[in-house]
Amino acid sequence: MTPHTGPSPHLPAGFRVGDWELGAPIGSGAWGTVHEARALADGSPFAVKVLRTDALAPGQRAALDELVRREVRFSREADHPNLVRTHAVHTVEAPELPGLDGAIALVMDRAERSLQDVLDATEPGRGVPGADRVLRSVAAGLAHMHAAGWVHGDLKPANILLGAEGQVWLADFGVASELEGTHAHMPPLGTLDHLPPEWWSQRTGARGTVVRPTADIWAFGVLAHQVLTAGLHPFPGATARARALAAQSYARGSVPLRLEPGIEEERRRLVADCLAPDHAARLPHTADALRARLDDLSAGRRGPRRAVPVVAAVLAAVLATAGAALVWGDEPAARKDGPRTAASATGTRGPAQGAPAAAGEIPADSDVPEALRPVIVKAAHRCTDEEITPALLAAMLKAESGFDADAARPETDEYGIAMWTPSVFRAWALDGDGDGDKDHMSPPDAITTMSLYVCWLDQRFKQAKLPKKDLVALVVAGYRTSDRTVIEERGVPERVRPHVEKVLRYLAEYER
Ligand SMILES: Nc1ncnc2c1ncn2[C@@H]1O[C@H](COP(=O)(O)OP(=O)(O)OP(=O)(O)O)[C@@H](O)[C@H]1O
Repeated sequence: MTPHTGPSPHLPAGFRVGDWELGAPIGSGAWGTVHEARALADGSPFAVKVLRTDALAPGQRAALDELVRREVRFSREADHPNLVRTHAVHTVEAPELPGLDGAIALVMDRAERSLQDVLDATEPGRGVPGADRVLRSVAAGLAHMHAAGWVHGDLKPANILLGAEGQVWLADFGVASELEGTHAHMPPLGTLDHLPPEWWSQRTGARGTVVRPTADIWAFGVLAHQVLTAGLHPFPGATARARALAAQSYARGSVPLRLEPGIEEERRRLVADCLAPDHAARLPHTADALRARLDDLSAGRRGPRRAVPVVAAVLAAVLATAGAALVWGDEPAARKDGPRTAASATGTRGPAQGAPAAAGEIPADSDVPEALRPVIVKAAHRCTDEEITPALLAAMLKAESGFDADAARPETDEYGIAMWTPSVFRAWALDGDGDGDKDHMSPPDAITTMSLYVCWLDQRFKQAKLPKKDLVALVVAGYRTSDRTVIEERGVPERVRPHVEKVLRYLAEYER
């Protein structure tokens, strides 16, 4: 939606907005004009973005209000040196200036230029000066946003601002969306050149399009390629639409990824990881993991970090089983030491009849259906975090559905052996049985995806420094609620306590 056409009137230099005085306009975007500004108190530099509200259709006014609400709320919640800060919001009072009276003014940190300006001024084919530092800063800002539960949704060079003292700020949070569990909703804005391929096959619902942090990771991959080549897009095409079609052909497997050969190998690999063809394959490459890799590259440390790709190992193994093409598949699937590895190495069967079950394994005389055991064992062993064991998955499945593949709870929109809500399943789905389809009613698909999801929850809770001794209970609670709910409550939410206790009882029986 483009709210205005034609040149916008500007507020005059010297105009006061709260405790700030405006200077010359810096530039204009779809929603308004950005001005230089100074604090009246000490003359320190700021920028003020003036968003016109006149001549907006009611729907556009609502969209603008929502944009401002997000921008301000985000700025309040996610304070970080790599995120531009909105210091104040004012309503412009200028009855003598029709078109600007009632406009909304956002007072922000002042940048010198945008990353797009730098790309435009650099000869294509070479990295922009300080490329690594810029990328590290962007990854750090993004990691902070994601950890705070937000998706940026419009990451591109024009939205990276560079300050006079070398600051690198992510900006333009008008489209930023708050995560609800695994995904967020954003209005259908975004920029064609940086949208992930899966975006094109999604329908826009009443609340907008579903976005996940992995959409930002794709955009980061495009941006990193641009920064490392001074502006070249990783997909060929003379127009943004042609490039988007090329990205979709690549994601369908019709054409390989062809990155600029001039990019140094480790950085090419990092870009390729970000441009993994689908959400699930991109999942291991979190913004924080990318930041750490960029730190290593800048410090001259090469090769994959051992500690980072835990979920990568999960996905590498699971997707390799399913025959999926993985851009990042050269990472060996890490395994836990000890008896669990031995069990999986012997064809993922449970322990021999009569032998005591190893810790976390499913005992031979348990009520877990024979046919499900290899699936559960294999799925659990994909996760390298020690809390996620076959016994835990079995206990969860028993509590969720009583191992009934056709279980259904339509009133809460939960179906199948792992009681997936179909829309949430789609955000994580893995093809556990390798039949080319990801189906929440297929036990191998549902259980493999459950293992991936609880593995991720476990890591989220560790990152959030929740007590280690409670992790199993918290993961079970997270599966019934969301990572965010559990982190906010820093414990098992009261409403799911009976369910969690039931799972822990079953688990204790399997581990007896
Ligand atoms: N805080 C800031 N400090 C300095 N310049 C800024 C700041 N914020 C934006 N700008 C510059 O002002 C101009 C207009 O920015 P604005 O965010 O309104 O639009 P845009 O990002 O170019 O486009 P759109 O918002 O329509 O996608 C751009 O050149 C941008 O680089």
